[in-house]
Amino acid sequence: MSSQFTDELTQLQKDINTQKPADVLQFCANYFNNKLQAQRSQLWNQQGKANAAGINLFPNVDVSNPYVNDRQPSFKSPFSVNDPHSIHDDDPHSGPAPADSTSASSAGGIFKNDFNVKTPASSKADPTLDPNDPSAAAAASGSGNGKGPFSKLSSKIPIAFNANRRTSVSAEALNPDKFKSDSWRPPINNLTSSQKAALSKNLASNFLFKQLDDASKKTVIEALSNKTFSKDTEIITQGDEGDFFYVIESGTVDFYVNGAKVSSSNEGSSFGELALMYNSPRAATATAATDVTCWALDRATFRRILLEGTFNRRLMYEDFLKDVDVLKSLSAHERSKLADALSTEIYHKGDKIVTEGEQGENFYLIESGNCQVYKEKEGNIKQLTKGDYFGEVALLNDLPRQATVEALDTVIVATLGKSGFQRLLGPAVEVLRLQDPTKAH
Ligand SMILES: Nc1ncnc2c1ncn2[C@@H]1O[C@@H]2COP(=O)(O)O[C@H]2[C@H]1O
Ligand SMILES: Nc1ncnc2c1ncn2[C@@H]1O[C@@H]2COP(=O)(O)O[C@H]2[C@H]1O
Repeated sequence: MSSQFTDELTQLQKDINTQKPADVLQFCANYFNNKLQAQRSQLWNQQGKANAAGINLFPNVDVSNPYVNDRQPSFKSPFSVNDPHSIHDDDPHSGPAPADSTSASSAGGIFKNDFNVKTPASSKADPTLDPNDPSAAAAASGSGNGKGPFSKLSSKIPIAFNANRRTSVSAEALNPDKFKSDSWRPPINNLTSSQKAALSKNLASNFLFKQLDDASKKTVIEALSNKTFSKDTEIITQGDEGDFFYVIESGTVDFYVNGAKVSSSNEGSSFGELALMYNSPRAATATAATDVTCWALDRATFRRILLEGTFNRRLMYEDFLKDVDVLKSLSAHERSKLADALSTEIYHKGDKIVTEGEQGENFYLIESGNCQVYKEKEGNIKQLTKGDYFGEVALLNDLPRQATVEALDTVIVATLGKSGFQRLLGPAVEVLRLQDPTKAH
């Protein structure tokens, strides 16, 4: 038996033991499907590089500019011959199949579409399904939408897989105490004082650094090393193990998931945190879109310094956000972005958190406590509690606050400003609109 095969099974066994999925078969399908995606995506990226040198690794496929065309070749079914070079030659130029297509009769079978699944942000999410729950995808397969039993199932697989890996390791991430007794010392890179001053400024607004105390900031800055990447270099490859976390000093980095471009980042932004936080494979490929200079932080320093502060907060929010019904349509990645933008506010009994007629600046999620919603003319309307939200009506419709929300006891809310509301709630905005309490349903 090949060692790769036994390694895969051992890893799968471990993941099943820690995550105890409700639907084991679905979990296994997700597991192997994701592995395969990462491997195929890597091959496709290699082709991108080979292409620059005039070499075509897949002669049956037009690979002139894979990223601009936003497409990958469709490979044969992961459950038929597992040969990375066995590209579909039935229709190599067709690009991604529609997410709800059910071309199960072709060689790609029911999983063919999964290699073309876009990021959750761009797919229209089904708010009735929890993307973190593999069993939700399985349940959907029986929903009988007239397009065949696997249409929803196949579009959910990659989302579910990532989310599950991440929850499995958060227990480790949440336990920085175990780091404290060992002999680890952070690296010191002897930066000049002007470099340190520039870095301090560059990092000031970065979500990871801004909450560190001065001593931790100093340790991180000393540990950073400067790396330069010329245009088109792959800085991170999807599916690889995480080694460094990066902060961009100059230039632009593009991100690709399964070969499709999903976003770009510029100076002051950071990337490469997910694999280090969650001990998971790299979730995206990061490529230098211009010449790029980055500050790189090694994995050990990243985990030891940063997991003790900001990340606990992030993980705390993520745990809470997972249980908020209206956010169920967000992917794990969207939820972590949202978590980074939230801040906590505490109110006491009798405090008016928002006041009818005033201008609205924030959206609120109740972390704990109870609130009363009332209107001057109508009196009490309803009570809200943990996991409920309010303050969306003014932001969605550009109106003054339509009601007053008052704390009935000590209330802790996570707040999101107007710009974050528009930028980070993604598919949840549609759910908020549908549930607008001021509109008749
Ligand atoms: N849509 C995306 N999905 C996953 N990762 C992304 C995305 N956009 C940017 N990234 C970044 O790309 C990085 C790839 O490595 P990591 O998974 O460690 O961390 C990832 C994120 O920092
Ligand atoms: N029937 C209702 N009418 C108006 N606002 C309501 C009602 N029920 C709940 N609310 C919440 O109260 C909030 C007051 O501020 P917003 O108008 O921004 O958003 C409102 C809703 O989130």
